[in-house]
Amino acid sequence: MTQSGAQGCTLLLAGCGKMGGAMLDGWLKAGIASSVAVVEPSGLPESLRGNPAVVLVSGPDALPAGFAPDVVVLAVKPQVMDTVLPAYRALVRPGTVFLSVAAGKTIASFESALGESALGESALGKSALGEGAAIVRSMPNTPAAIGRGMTVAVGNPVVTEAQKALCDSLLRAVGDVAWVEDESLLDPVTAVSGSGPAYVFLMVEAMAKAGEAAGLPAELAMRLARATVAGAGELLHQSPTDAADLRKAVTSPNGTTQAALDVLMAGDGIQPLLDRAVAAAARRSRELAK
Ligand SMILES: NC(=O)C1=CN([C@@H]2O[C@H](COP(=O)(O)OP(=O)(O)OC[C@H]3O[C@@H](n4cnc5c(N)ncnc54)[C@H](O)[C@@H]3O)[C@@H](O)[C@H]2O)C=CC1
Ligand SMILES: O=C(O)[C@@H]1CCC=N1
Repeated sequence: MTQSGAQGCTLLLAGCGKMGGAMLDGWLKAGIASSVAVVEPSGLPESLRGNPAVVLVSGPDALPAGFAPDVVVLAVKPQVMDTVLPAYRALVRPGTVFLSVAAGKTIASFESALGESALGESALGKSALGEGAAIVRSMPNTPAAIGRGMTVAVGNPVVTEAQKALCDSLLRAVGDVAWVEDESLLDPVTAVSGSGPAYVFLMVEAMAKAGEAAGLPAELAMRLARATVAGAGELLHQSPTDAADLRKAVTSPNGTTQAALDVLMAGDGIQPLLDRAVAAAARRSRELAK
């Protein structure tokens, strides 16, 4: 895990809710970012209060003197992003990259909302400002809170190699990262890995309910479902074997697993359901762009 690019960087986090908070937790656990300002109307989460590296500010116009963020992480809901962004225009400068985690919001929408800062143009001149805001659109997921996130990212042409490396090291500090060139992939990415943890948690809930229906006490059923999904996930994580072969290794010919899989895989099995679920999420991601 390479963290050197982000070690000691200054961060401004807009929105410290479930996703922004999960990433910030991960960065603080990884010892990344020397100084973090947080804009969060609900205040800092309990876990961050009293942390000397973190300061709560009322907005991007209320940063501590001399605080020039290397990275502005945009982690508010897509529905409020357009009203939130104008206040951040003054932070557009060559040294700052904007890293969005919002579902659906396109790079073009950030370019349009952030534009170029008046301060940047007068203080640095147009050529120093470059072509506008450096923007990375990314889609992480909440396992980032324990360093096991999966993020896919794409940058606009203004993003420098150093800024890409900085964002990469931040995202890598909380899990795995894949960079893509084609921004349209972010919609299906959101549908698979961004929303995906919820599908797995739903599976745990359903397995526990099925265990109860089969006669297990509720608490034991949930404990078994939770431990089984966590253990299977860890095995997938640590093993080079692909998922289908790991499945086959559990399945004794004519055994118990075979009996269950005959039900789960009857006809086209659960594939059409997942196809529809992922397509619906990708469609919603595209709608959120509007
Ligand atoms: N929750 C998840 O699993 C994932 C969420 N995302 C994205 O992360 C973003 C945030 O989502 P969640 O954390 O789930 O929602 P959330 O509602 O938990 O967090 C959003 C936070 O933004 C704060 N906020 C509202 N107005 C603000 C303003 N003007 N300035 C600063 N903060 C403000 C809210 O108080 C709230 O704490 C969304 O754009 C979502 O698409 C991306 C990947 C996964
Ligand atoms: O449900 C959502 O819209 C967000 C984006 C991916 C996960 N949560």
